[in-house]
Amino acid sequence: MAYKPDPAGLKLRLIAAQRLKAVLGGEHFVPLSSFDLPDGRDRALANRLITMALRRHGQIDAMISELLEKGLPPRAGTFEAVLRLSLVQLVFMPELGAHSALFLAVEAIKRDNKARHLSGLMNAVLRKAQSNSARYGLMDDDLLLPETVRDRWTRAYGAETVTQFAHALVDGAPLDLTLRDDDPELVEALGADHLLADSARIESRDRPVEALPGYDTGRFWVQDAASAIPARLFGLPAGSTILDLCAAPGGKTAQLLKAGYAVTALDNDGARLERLNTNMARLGYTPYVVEADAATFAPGTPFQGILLDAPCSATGTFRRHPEVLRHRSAHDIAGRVRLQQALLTNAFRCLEIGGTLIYCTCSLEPEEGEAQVDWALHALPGLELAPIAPAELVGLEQAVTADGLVRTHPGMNPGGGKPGMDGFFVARFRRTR
Ligand SMILES: C[S@@+](CC[C@H](N)C(=O)[O-])C[C@H]1O[C@@H](n2cnc3c(N)ncnc32)[C@H](O)[C@@H]1O
Repeated sequence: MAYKPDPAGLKLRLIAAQRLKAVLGGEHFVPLSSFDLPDGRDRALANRLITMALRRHGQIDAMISELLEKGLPPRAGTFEAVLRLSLVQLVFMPELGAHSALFLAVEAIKRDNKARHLSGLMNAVLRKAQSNSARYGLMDDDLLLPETVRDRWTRAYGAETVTQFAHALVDGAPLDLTLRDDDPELVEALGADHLLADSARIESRDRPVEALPGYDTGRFWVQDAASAIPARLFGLPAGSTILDLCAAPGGKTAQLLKAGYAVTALDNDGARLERLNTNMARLGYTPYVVEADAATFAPGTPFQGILLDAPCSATGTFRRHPEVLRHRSAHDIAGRVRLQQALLTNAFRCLEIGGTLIYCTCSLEPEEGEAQVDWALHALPGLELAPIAPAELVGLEQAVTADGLVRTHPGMNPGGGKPGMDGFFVARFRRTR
């Protein structure tokens, strides 16, 4: 029998479906790399399809419940992932062509032992979706955020701001960088805009980060404008000793080293510390690196400053990781809250009297931010708030609260440009005794 090559575009769809299936099953979304799909254009398209399917998940749920009266078939391999990718293409990426969405979906299903008996169903469902695609394209933005998340954030931020979050989910995130040096020529070569302090933003790019000018020579690192705020707030003299608890992969470590501090970078994850070491080598920085548990680490000499970028729900990163919206339960958040309290307690122990502690999380949950400040002020006598002044955050004064805390969210516009930054919380404390 003559060899029949796979139809063009099928391989990328099969790989995209496997990756989306893993994310639907609870894994963190890691974009496909050149190992997964060597062709750059295929890879870009596959990653776009997966991200769009994750961003539009709530709207696709509504389509699926209308299209499949009996719901999704159970134990059906990649059926759900292929269906979601195809619906997103049909409804939201019409430029790719409806025919290819239908044809490739059916071909992909035929190649999956667990789903091939459903190829007829896939065909029928997508044909029905095609005839409704104009209506589906106008689906309510309220469907974008899961109801529990929308309610929770409406209580914390108000309905208008939460609508901005929904738009930010669809728009995604630009690429923010922190610059190693004051380097206007590099900013221009990158096609970037200056944001706040030493942050710059690339709105759209045509190549991977590693291929951008200045990457190889360590002239910048990738860091969201919000994530770059906490490390700038120490205000200690150069040479001060700073313990960066929970340091990997090192975005904030690099900032602290840039500011001239003597930095100890600690993390309990060896693989992530490897990444930190690689990143620091590229940038030409040399922190003292420790693999240890931040809840029990006991230094010989207390530090003058401590940065606790605590593990959290990471719901503030939903523009780049839309899956966090569905993966984080109230139970998970409660677990992170307890861990953050254990880490805050030990951070206090590791801090010298008169020293500065900065606590931050990339979370939009008040339990992991504002409520932890209340907890720390009660549970750790000798810790007091060192309020952050709006003048310390030029270009983003709106993020400083009346209590001197910093709360950023995706509806804010750093430097007065287009809105969009991660949700972050920052508090600064001083140890008085
Ligand atoms: C939010 S990330 C840190 C990001 C980092 N500060 C940066 O700016 O690149 C949280 C880190 O906490 C680490 N971590 C979690 N639990 C820890 C623990 N008990 N002790 C030390 N590190 C921990 C994780 O391995 C992860 O690298």
